[in-house]
Amino acid sequence: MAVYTEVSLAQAQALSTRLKLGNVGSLAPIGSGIENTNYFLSTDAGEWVLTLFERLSASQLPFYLQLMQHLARHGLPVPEPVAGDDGALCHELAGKPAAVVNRLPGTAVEAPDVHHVEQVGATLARMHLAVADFAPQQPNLRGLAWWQATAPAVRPHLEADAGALLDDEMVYQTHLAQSPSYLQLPHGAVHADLFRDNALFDGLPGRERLCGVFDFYFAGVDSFAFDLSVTINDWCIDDDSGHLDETRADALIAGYRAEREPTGAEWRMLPAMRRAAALRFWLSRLSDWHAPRDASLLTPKDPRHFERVLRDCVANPWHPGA
Ligand SMILES: Nc1ncnc2c1ncn2[C@@H]1O[C@H](COP(=O)(O)OP(=O)(O)O)[C@@H](O)[C@H]1O
Ligand SMILES: N[C@@H](CCOP(=O)(O)O)C(=O)O
Repeated sequence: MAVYTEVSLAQAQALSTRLKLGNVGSLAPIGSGIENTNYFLSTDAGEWVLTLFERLSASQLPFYLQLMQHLARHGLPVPEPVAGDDGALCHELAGKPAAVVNRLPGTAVEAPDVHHVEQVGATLARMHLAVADFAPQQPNLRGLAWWQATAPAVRPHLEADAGALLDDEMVYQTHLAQSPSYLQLPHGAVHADLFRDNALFDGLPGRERLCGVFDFYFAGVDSFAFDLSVTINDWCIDDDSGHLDETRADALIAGYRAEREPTGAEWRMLPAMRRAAALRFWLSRLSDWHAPRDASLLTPKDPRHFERVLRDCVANPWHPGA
């Protein structure tokens, strides 16, 4: 259940009035999601999602909300935050920072096929192109510095073989981050968490269209190759084994290339970036599992999945088209 802060109809109405969205017809808690309090909000002006941020502070939010606004205004299927009279996208409700975004249609796809992942690749590429003129800067707060701070905290909880894998990968990624090839990678504001549960599809079975990408609250400036790798590592993995499904991965890459051609450095670095992406989510899941930020607010996900994915990335580096 993802309602940590109760919002009354009167509170929602006050915010709706402030944002000129008219009378509130209904306010319904959203039962999925793990980070924030979310409500579906229906007003005279339309259908919205009201989010109260439980972890992020008001100072961190403008970057995420401005990125969503930027992408939506560039024609991407991204929810656009509603601005107040002063232009601010972040508001305050029940003592928490809050945002109201338009509600997107569709449902999440748990078992994607090539038809889904091709669209995901194309949309991701369009997002990478669209941030060329996005000025705000905020680093990926789940990047190398965070891995270096987190690895020692979770290390004591690991069995010997998992501990050795973590040690080796930290050494590898630390060196990699200083390599000329890494430094050549194109960077920009990226989603950095485009998992299956953060995208919505609409339409008849077999002909669904990707109509929504949301949950930008792990976004930050990082390499496009890292973002692509995060996406491949969720959409194109066999959940039972942690192995890459190359048919889906080829389709995702084909969709991506239809919109944006990766540079030579991006092609070369993709195997290493897939390792980085697997490490990032292995570490965050380990951290949530063993050293929760706030146990009462979090439903931890299984870290062993990304340990398996990382092992597979190391043992079977995948070069698209090879
Ligand atoms: N703009 C939106 N349009 C439609 N549904 C949304 C939108 N934003 C969030 N949701 C719904 O709310 C759920 C929780 O959102 P999410 O951002 O994943 O929460 P959390 O950040 O707490 O993990 C999603 O699974 C989705 O069903
Ligand atoms: N995608 C991450 C968890 C991020 O949480 P979200 O529900 O806000 O997307 C993972 O699977 O570990």
